[in-house]
Amino acid sequence: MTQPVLYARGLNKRYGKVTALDNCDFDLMPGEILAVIGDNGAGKTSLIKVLSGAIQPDSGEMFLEDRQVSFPSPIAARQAGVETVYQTLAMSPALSIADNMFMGRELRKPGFMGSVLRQLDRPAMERIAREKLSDLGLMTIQNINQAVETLSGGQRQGVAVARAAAFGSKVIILDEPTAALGVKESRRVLELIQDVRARGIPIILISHNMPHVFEVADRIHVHRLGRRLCVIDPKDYTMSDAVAFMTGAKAAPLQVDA
Ligand SMILES: Nc1ncnc2c1ncn2[C@@H]1O[C@H](COP(=O)(O)OP(=O)(O)OP(=O)(O)O)[C@@H](O)[C@H]1O
Repeated sequence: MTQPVLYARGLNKRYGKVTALDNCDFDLMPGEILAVIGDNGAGKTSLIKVLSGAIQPDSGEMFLEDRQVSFPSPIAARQAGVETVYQTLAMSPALSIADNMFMGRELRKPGFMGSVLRQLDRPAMERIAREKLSDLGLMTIQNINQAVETLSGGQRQGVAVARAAAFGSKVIILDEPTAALGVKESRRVLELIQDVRARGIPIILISHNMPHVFEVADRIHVHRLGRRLCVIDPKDYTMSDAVAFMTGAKAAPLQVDA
């Protein structure tokens, strides 16, 4: 049987009296786009924050490629291969595309000094950034030295996703990637997400946009009251079914493993 790439069992997280995660399980299978949906306050953000090392669970276990892991920080998660693209994108607008793609992973020229003092290897960073963008069909962006602030919202999202996909990631988490975009730009980003899946990188997609979720997701994790209520195949259910499960208006299908 195929093993999940990333999975968690019994995650709990409380903020004072509020229970954000309540014995929550999670499974991401190889090469899939798994959407996580749920009503406001259901605990989706808390779940991805735990998976990406932004917060620590009070209890529960997490496994990456079958090895138990705990991520004390987002950097630790990233080093282990779990990349997160937040809605805010965490980019430096005044810096170039190439600089943003290599932020925290700068290449330096060989030399005797400590690595931070060595000169940046700009030609190598620019060449690799160009290759990575072009790999994902993003070469409508003409100039790799263009400041990120000059890009459209969709192009910025593209650079952020390409950056996440470029450096040996095992899992990419996308937090509302189309929320701030127009119709055309959303379309391009949805195509990009599918391109990333085609490269074998599984994606966790958090989105309130049901048409987008139903268009690209292979499976949908329905989250309610801090836990996984069920996992559905979008081919077997309608968007109204999913919303009804999410809100509790309709009983979710009974599942042994969800
Ligand atoms: N830092 C915090 N301090 C206190 N309570 C919090 C904190 N973060 C989240 N919560 C609470 O935990 C619960 C789950 O929140 P979370 O943001 O994970 O849900 P969500 O499904 O992502 O919601 P939304 O769709 O509105 O973003 C909510 O009741 C929220 O108010």
